Amino acid sequence: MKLTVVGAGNVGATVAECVARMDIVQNIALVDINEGVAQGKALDLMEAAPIHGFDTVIEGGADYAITKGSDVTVITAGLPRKPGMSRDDLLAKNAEIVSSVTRSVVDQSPDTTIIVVSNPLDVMTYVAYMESGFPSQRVMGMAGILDTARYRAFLKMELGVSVRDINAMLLGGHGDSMTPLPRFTTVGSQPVTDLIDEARLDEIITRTKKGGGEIVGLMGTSAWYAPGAGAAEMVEAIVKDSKRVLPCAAWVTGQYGLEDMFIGVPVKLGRGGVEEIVELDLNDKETADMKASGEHVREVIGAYENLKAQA
Ligand SMILES: NC(=O)c1ccc[n+]([C@@H]2O[C@H](COP(=O)([O-])OP(=O)(O)OC[C@H]3O[C@@H](n4cnc5c(N)ncnc54)[C@H](O)[C@@H]3O)[C@@H](O)[C@H]2O)c1
Ligand SMILES: O=C(O)C[C@H](O)C(=O)O
Repeated sequence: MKLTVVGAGNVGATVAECVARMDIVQNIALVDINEGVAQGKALDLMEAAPIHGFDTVIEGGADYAITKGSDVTVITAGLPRKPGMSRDDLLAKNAEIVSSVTRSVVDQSPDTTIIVVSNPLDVMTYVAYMESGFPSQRVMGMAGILDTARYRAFLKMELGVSVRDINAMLLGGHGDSMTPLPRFTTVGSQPVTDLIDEARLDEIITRTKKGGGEIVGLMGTSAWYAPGAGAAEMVEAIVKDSKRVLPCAAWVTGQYGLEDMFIGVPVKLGRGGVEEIVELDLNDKETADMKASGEHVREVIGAYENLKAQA
């Protein structure tokens, strides 16, 4: 199996490192317009292999020829936001970048499965889908795993239990309109709502929704360890055909009352990509939150379509 990671910046290099350390693919191609950075990070990773004990071969460069025949491709190319910006402020520049890299990826690897990470996530996944002409099962976005991981990390900090025993699900777009689901959150099989009172749980959910911005405020740029690990978890599920059920941005065709967009939903991930969208039985409040999130994604798709029409 072969993985391509486009964008050798903070997130891209972390995805490559996480997947290399899993030792689940024979080759990783790391591509960036900055050729030296791609080559240097690939070489640095190869030099880490004897310490970590992986046999994956990592090659870096700017020429898409090195990506030929990839089974899975992670797109992280694009600008990260700075303090004071929203993810949607990245739309114009990142849409240009994601469109062009998608075309280059598809030229070399017509059978690849694409995982988009670039922001604004749900709409960049839409851009990659439109540019690739791929079936929707082979295009998806990474955000729900990150948002759920943040929620689980904050619950661990609150309750002092292992993250391994915290199960959670979160739906919706990757932004302040995301929809964490306390009703579907358990800690060692106990409902979280029995362990944390409503007011405190609301604070944890608000922190989760603003989790990306919290890191941007601290560092002046956005997160990479948890996002990189999130994308690597999706690569692993596809490469191993493990049928994990994970929250990912997937193309909806009426599920949750939404259609013709990518938005965060639970999906079964395997060698076929998004093999199934899992439909949870939401209550009225959860359904309304999901609808509002879908409306926001639709607005940003509209802004993208306007930009395209003006170009
Ligand atoms: N989905 C998520 O949950 C999530 C999480 C974190 C970051 N992100 C997004 O991921 C993107 C990357 O973030 P980062 O922190 O790695 O940024 P970064 O600046 O560290 O890396 C981006 C890389 O993209 C490269 N690049 C730019 N244009 C390119 C092109 N046309 N072809 C190939 N490479 C190109 C740059 O040279 C740079 O190395 C941002 O858009 C960020 O908002 C998304
Ligand atoms: O917050 C950002 O801009 C990056 C990413 O979407 C995140 O949630 O960390």
